Amino acid sequence: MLIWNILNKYNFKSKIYKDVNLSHYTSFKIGGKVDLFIIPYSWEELILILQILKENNIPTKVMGQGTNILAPDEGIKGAVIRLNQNLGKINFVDNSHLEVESGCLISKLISFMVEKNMGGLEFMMGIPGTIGGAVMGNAGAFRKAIGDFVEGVYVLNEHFEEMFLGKKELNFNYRSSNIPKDWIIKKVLLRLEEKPKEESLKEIKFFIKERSKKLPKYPSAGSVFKNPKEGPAGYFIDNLGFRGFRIGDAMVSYEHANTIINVGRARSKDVLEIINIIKDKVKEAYGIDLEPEIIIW
Ligand SMILES: NC(=O)C1=CN([C@@H]2O[C@H](COP(=O)(O)OP(=O)(O)OC[C@H]3O[C@@H](n4cnc5c(N)ncnc54)[C@H](OP(=O)(O)O)[C@@H]3O)[C@@H](O)[C@H]2O)C=CC1
Ligand SMILES: C=C(O[C@H]1[C@H](O)[C@@H](CO)O[C@H](OP(=O)(O)OP(=O)(O)OC[C@H]2O[C@@H](n3ccc(=O)[nH]c3=O)[C@H](O)[C@@H]2O)[C@@H]1NC(C)=O)C(=O)O
Repeated sequence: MLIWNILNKYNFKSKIYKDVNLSHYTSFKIGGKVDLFIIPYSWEELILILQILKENNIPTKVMGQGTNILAPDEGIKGAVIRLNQNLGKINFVDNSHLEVESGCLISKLISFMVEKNMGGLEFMMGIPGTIGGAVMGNAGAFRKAIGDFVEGVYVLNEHFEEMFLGKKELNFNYRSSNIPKDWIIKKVLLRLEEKPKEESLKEIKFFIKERSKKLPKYPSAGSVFKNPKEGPAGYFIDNLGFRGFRIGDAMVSYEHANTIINVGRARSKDVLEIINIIKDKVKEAYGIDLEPEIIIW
């Protein structure tokens, strides 16, 4: 592979692997091989790697913790870049502001916030994934969303130049942001509140308890569909008797009808088939067009 030789000439500290099974890096445990799997060591190296990939016409995708992705069984041509804790530093700005690099896990961010006697993100405790993935899709729970706390976002645009998007340029809606899909979130400026540690810990305990009631015991990617304006997707899917509906090793969870689980060696094809059947049946019964919340690669 020519590109492999080219990248290796640079002696990057970033990890560059060949033919990696995406099933090892997605919470669904689904996905075939990608030609190149890259874990950047620093932003400087990431930008250089992105430039090299672009010059060589290598299609490139970005992921965080892989908790919201359905990757294809046949794999992906090109490169997947995984942003992890190497690019996940947290910078304390003042008593109510934190600057967080996109590879930071939500759990780590919440621990840091609590230690600094700050609060606001308690509702996100237990949500897997990175802050980058969360901001891109305006992740949320319990009627709150991360976008409510974002003061600004530092991004790399399509030319890999750094830009700052302030509150006025940002637009967060239910499970969506207006950050272009081909941009990379580098860093997020969050506005939090001053809050005693004990108060945050009490709230966190509550949210963990609530979440655990519906947590599937098998690999999944959380909610499969966005909630339509008519009500929770899970309610409509459940009403049609889909709990336990199975194709291959993909199955609608008994715990929550808007979650599909991998009970063994499920394929992306099986999950997509269930998604399409549910979409058709919900449309037929209720006239509602369900839209996937998971990102289908
Ligand atoms: N509420 C819940 O219980 C759950 C919520 N989620 C949410 O989904 C989020 C997924 O996070 P994570 O697992 O890290 O993400 P993923 O690795 O699942 O990536 C999902 C998509 O986010 C985009 N993305 C991720 N990181 C970046 C970045 N730094 N810059 C630009 N785009 C990025 C990519 O979109 P593209 O391919 O379009 O470029 C990617 O395909 C979590 O933060 C979580 O909040 C997930 C599961 C359950
Ligand atoms: C899991 C995710 O996020 C979740 C988040 O954890 C929870 C907690 O607040 O709220 C959303 O789920 P949700 O709307 O299904 O919330 P739930 O409280 O579980 O369900 C809402 C209602 O749907 C009904 N319901 C749900 C599931 C089911 O099988 N049957 C059913 O009838 C119940 O009446 C329930 O009261 C997010 N999902 C979306 C698509 O917005 C995710 O994004 O991956």
